[in-house]
Amino acid sequence: MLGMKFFGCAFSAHRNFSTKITGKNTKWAQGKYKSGYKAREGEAKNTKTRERVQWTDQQKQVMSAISEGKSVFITGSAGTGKTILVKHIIKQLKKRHGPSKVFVTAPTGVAACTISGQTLHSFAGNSKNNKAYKRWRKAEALVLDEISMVDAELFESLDFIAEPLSKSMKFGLPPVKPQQNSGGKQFAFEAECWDSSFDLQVNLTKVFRQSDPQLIKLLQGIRTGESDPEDLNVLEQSCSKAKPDPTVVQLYPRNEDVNRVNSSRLASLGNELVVYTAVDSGEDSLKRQLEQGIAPKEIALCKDARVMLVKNLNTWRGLVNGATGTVTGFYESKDVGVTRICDDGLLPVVRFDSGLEMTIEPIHGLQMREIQSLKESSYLSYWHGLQAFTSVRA
Ligand SMILES: Nc1ncnc2c1ncn2[C@@H]1O[C@H](COP(=O)(O)OP(=O)(O)OP(=O)(O)O)[C@@H](O)[C@H]1O
Repeated sequence: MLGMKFFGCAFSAHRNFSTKITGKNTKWAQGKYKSGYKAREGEAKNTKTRERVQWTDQQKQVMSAISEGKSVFITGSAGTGKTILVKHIIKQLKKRHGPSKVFVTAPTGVAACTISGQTLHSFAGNSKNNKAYKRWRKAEALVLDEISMVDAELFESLDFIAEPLSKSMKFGLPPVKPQQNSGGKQFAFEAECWDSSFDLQVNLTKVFRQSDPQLIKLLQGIRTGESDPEDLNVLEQSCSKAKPDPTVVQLYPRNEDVNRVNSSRLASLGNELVVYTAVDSGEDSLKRQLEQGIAPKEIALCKDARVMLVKNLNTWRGLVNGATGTVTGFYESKDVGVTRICDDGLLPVVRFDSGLEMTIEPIHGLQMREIQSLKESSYLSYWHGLQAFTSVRA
């Protein structure tokens, strides 16, 4: 980003790549990483497994650049270790600067949740707002994940904001609108300031997740939009010819399609619908995040509807995010609070595929949508209409 270097590092995938970005201001970074960090470069803890990871030379190169205060863009195909590297770097950055000076962002709420961050707009501000200005001033490092979802115009705005950062400066970000291009440019990678924004761009090449070379080649071809017809043929041959099991989850790329399929399947059940409407409370910024999250504002359920939990309720009992089940009926709740989310005062009873049957109560928890205990999933579609449970917030 021109002179600003506000973006410390950037992990990314591009168009067909996915992106992650993490940043550090060169000016601020210089000299700050000299001790401690480098000594641990070659051997870092995998936060998930608590096992030691032997970083590749490329991963070490990224860590080293970050430690020198460089802005870095990281990309790479599936399973090349982008996420684990980003998480490690975030940890190191927070250790170095303190958690309040490292901002971890992603263009959408769902993507932000994945990295325990915030949306890019909630960090950068979408209006002329003093709080956003203070965040920019305070930031020592900015991590932007899934940069492929950021368009050229937005990227250029970020560059514009970050570059001068003068005290009197006013700024506001445009909304994320991938269809609106900056001079016909669609992706951040096409922004004029792209190359000058990063001191280092790394394409991680060692794939850890898959070992079958043909599968790796196939996945990489799909990612870059340059699939080898022979690979696609293999994929085609691998498709099952059997009639699809209607209870199997179906994936759709757009919410629009999911909603269409869900509605038609729900209608085909012919049972009376019970509607739940979310009640959100709390800070406005958090409420705005809810609008972008996976929990819908409204959900309709009926007996026999297939549903899915979208939040861990009780891991010990297998009630985890993704657990599926079927609505077997509704329980008339004595809790008057339930009428806030459902006029009929009914709570759904669900038999999970594990056999466990239970009433789903509204859940209260920070940053979650008060529900409505159930909600429609954004990307999954099920037999009989896909509904998913969601959690709730007080
Ligand atoms: N240097 C390494 N040594 C051993 N395992 C590694 C290393 N780097 C990453 N891995 C492992 O490879 C797997 C894939 O890593 P990761 O999820 O970070 O990839 P990714 O590039 O983010 O994938 P995707 O783009 O699909 O999200 C993980 O199990 C991770 O622990």
